[in-house]
Amino acid sequence: MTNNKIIVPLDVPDLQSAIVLVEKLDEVSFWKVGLELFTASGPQVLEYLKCKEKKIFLDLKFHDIPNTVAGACRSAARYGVDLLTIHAAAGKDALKAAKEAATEEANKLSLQPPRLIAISLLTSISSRQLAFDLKIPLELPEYVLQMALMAKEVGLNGSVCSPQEAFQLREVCGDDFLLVCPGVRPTWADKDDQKRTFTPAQAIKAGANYLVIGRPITASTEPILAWEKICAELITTT
Ligand SMILES: O=C(O)c1cc(=O)[nH]c(=O)n1[C@@H]1O[C@H](COP(=O)(O)O)[C@@H](O)[C@H]1O
Repeated sequence: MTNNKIIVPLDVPDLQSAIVLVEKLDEVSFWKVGLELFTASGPQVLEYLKCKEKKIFLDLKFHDIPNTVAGACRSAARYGVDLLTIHAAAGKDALKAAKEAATEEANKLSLQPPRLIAISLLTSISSRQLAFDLKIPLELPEYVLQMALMAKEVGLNGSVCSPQEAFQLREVCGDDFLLVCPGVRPTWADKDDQKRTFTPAQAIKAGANYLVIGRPITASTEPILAWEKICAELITTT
């Protein structure tokens, strides 16, 4: 069963484990490479996924000064990945510099520029943590909206948000703004460290373009079955 709206993260410790998962879940067309695997394998995993004709979300969550994130985005653009992340909290100048650098480098190499999306607020953060740990004096939905609007203003392609904020962001930011939602949990799955969750069907109904779903599939004893169950739920409920 296929579903091109689900991105599965390769949150595994090495290239060999990634290969095992990709071979097992043959139906998955969009994979995410994050900090754990990229730190271990470097670009080798990207080459492997390209050979398999998979789409790639390179989730390195850049968060640094403008000059540094620009350099990182220039390097990432050379891999010809589909999606790339930066933290909105790096600020407007950093987002702008990142976008310009990624686009310029990809154009120079005649590659499609990666769609650069800003993390609004990690889905592992609750309203309480936002207020008491991060000391942000805004309601959580308002903070997420402001981060997304800042990303949109400087020309980023979209935002990573929890599905709980997707409806509001879709209304305000418009149909062209990409909404990528982790924090997605079927009713039968554990929430793990995710704080702001919706089910896959709720997330799609709220306006998400892509759902990032990891452990409910990858940590399952039957990953193929879990994948198929989620795909079937989406077909029957959306
Ligand atoms: O950028 C992300 O993909 C991301 C942002 C965010 O706010 N929350 C979040 O969980 N993620 C990623 O989405 C994936 C979620 O995995 P599971 O919680 O296993 O479904 C992980 O790879 C996280 O790194």
